[in-house]
Amino acid sequence: MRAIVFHLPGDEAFAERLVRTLQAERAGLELHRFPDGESLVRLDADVTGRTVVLTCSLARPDEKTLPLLFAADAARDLGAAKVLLAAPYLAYLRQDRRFHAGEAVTSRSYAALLSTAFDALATADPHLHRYHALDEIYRIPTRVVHTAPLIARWVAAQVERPLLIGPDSESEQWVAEVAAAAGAPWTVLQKIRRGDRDVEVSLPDVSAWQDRHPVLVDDIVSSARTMIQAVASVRRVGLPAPLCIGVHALFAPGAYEELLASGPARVLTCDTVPHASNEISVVEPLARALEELMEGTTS
Ligand SMILES: O=P(O)(O)OC[C@H]1O[C@@H](O)[C@H](O)[C@@H]1O
Repeated sequence: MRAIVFHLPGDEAFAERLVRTLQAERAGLELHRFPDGESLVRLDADVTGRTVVLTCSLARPDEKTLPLLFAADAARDLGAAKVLLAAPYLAYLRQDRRFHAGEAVTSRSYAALLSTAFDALATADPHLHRYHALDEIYRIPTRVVHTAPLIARWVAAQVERPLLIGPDSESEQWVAEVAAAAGAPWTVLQKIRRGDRDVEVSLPDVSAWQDRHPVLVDDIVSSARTMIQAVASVRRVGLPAPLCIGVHALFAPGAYEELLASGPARVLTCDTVPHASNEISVVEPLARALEELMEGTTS
């Protein structure tokens, strides 16, 4: 029997493409907010004995997570055989340790919450910094889509003589992989973060690459401070205006406009978070990841 896909508000376009790729059935999930702020969730299809896929990009997770958990619980309660989560962007991975006394390690708490509600999870490039794999915190089967080959294909087709640049040492894992797949050189900037929106970066010697087109690659663009500083630092050493590629277009209010105003040649992202800059799609590999999970989790 075909899987049945529900999505949260805002994820219509992604859900539509996912349904087509999976050849699944699409059904409506009604979400109503009561005047007191509570949510009513209603699944608009018979899920008895079916594999249910809930798709939700988890940017702005605090407003989405409770309705998502309610929907998963309702599906189970209504007799779904399995309930899978397709979260092209997975939230709460950056707080991967207690940076200051008394802080919650929200990556762990969030993983525990989702692990109780879903049978399996598929996502794209989770922000794994101090963790090496999702199964260090998730207790359900997970599949991860790597966007590096998709980005590399785009860069190889669209940019002549690219030089891949990561804005900080954390980004090395993506940049090195994209560069290897695109057959291009790469380097990373040194970054010092003093606060949420206070970031300083500096570029190592790039004199050997003055004839190349710089392409900045990072996983998350949130306040865009990191990207903006990286654009400035690339321009300072006399390289042409860089192309900025982010995987997850989180973009805090005003951040996209500020990044565009900082003088990049272009800004583009993957479609893991719906945004005007989406250009590279993860739908195909995410659908394949879900199929693997369905084979592994359905009886
Ligand atoms: O500078 P903003 O856009 O706020 O944050 C994004 C950066 O913060 C890091 O965790 C990400 O990997 C990225 O480098």
